[in-house]
Amino acid sequence: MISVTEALERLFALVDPLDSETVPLRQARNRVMSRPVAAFRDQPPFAASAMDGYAIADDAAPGASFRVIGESAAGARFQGRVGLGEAVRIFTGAPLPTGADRVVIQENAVRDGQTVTFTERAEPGRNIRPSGGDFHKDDTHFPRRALNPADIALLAAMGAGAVPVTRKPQVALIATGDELVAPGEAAGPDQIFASNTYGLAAMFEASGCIANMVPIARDDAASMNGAFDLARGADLVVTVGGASVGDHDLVAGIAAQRGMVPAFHKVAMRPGKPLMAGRIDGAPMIGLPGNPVSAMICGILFVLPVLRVLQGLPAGPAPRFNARLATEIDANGDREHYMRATNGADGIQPFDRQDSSLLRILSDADALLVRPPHDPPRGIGETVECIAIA
Ligand SMILES: Nc1nc2c(c(=O)[nH]1)N[C@H]1C(S)=C(S)[C@@H](COP(=O)(O)OP(=O)(O)OC[C@H]3O[C@@H](n4cnc5c(N)ncnc54)[C@H](O)[C@@H]3O)O[C@H]1N2
Ligand code: MOO
Repeated sequence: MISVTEALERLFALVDPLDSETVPLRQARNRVMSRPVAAFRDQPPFAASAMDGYAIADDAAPGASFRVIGESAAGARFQGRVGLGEAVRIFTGAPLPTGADRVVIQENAVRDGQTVTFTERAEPGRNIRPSGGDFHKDDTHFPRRALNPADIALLAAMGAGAVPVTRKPQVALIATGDELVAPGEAAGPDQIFASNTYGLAAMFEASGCIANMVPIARDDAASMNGAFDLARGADLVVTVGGASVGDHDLVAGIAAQRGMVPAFHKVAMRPGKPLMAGRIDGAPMIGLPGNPVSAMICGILFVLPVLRVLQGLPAGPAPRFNARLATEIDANGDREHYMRATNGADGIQPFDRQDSSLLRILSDADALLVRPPHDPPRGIGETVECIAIA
């Protein structure tokens, strides 16, 4: 059995970034930029007032009176020049008039007709946003993450009406098993509701992909081949279940008959041991184990990093953080163990029950405590590595 790190490396070797497309800015949230975008102009494009008040050209000595010669509003600048002893009424965001070098806020001004006096001095530059103070023309933006609302605001400020992004990965999801019935449908006595593909589709869509759940494949060759046929054209094929060694675990065999080039089968981890991967029908394929928690954890640890690479982001494992143990834990066995846990004020607390069928415990968890193979017993307060999963 290979390690989790080795499995991830082999997966990354199966995938290349997808091609690029241009989308309107309004559709760019959560997308990944495929190349930098340059600012169309400086921001602000002119020196601007940061406050509502008066723009002046010299010291606002308390008691000295200034003659108000005009107004500069956002979108409509004062056209003249401000000289000594003169003031221009100005508003936040308005262009600073020629000649002015400071703005006194109106709370420090006393207006009387066309005359204004000030109650506090203002040094040069006060309350002025310099031209290009946010960014300059031709400065670029190219974050290596899915675009967040702040990125969208910045791109808008730069003048980008459209954004070059990597095409959304299309993921085909194949659930396998005679026992499965879709939630909402009538279930027979020996059936269970399919959950894995629903959770995984939500996970993949949250990370910027299009998930296509093909009809559930039954545990026979014809049905599975039909599902693989429907998955053709996807950028990634993900199967769930049928990955283990039982008589009804057919995925590896059918995939092999279809000419899958295998990358690995079985990883030294818990849960998730029967994980498999390769290339099939021209696309990378990941075969997830059927136990619901195994499928979801393998989705986090393996599929999400692959989806990042497809979107043009750097290859790397799920990020980890350090936490202190809130409880004692026993020695680990020879497989890397990903334990459902909660991370609270007292530290990280794994759940007592870790069976890979228990979805409620996955839902209650906000972290995975990562136990390396052969990790010795650990005590309260020791530092351990974790992965956030909320
Ligand atoms: N003799 C052995 N038995 C098992 C081994 C082993 O090494 N030797 N590995 C165990 C481990 S670990 C796992 S994980 C499971 C994985 O098996 P499969 O990938 O073949 O999954 P299935 O047998 O099809 O299903 C397992 C379990 O999960 C339920 N399931 C499957 N698909 C879904 C779905 N889409 N939604 C909800 N639940 C699903 C299925 O009903 C089973 O209960 O094998 C162990 N066995
Ligand atoms: O992958 Mo199995 O998960 O250890 O239940």
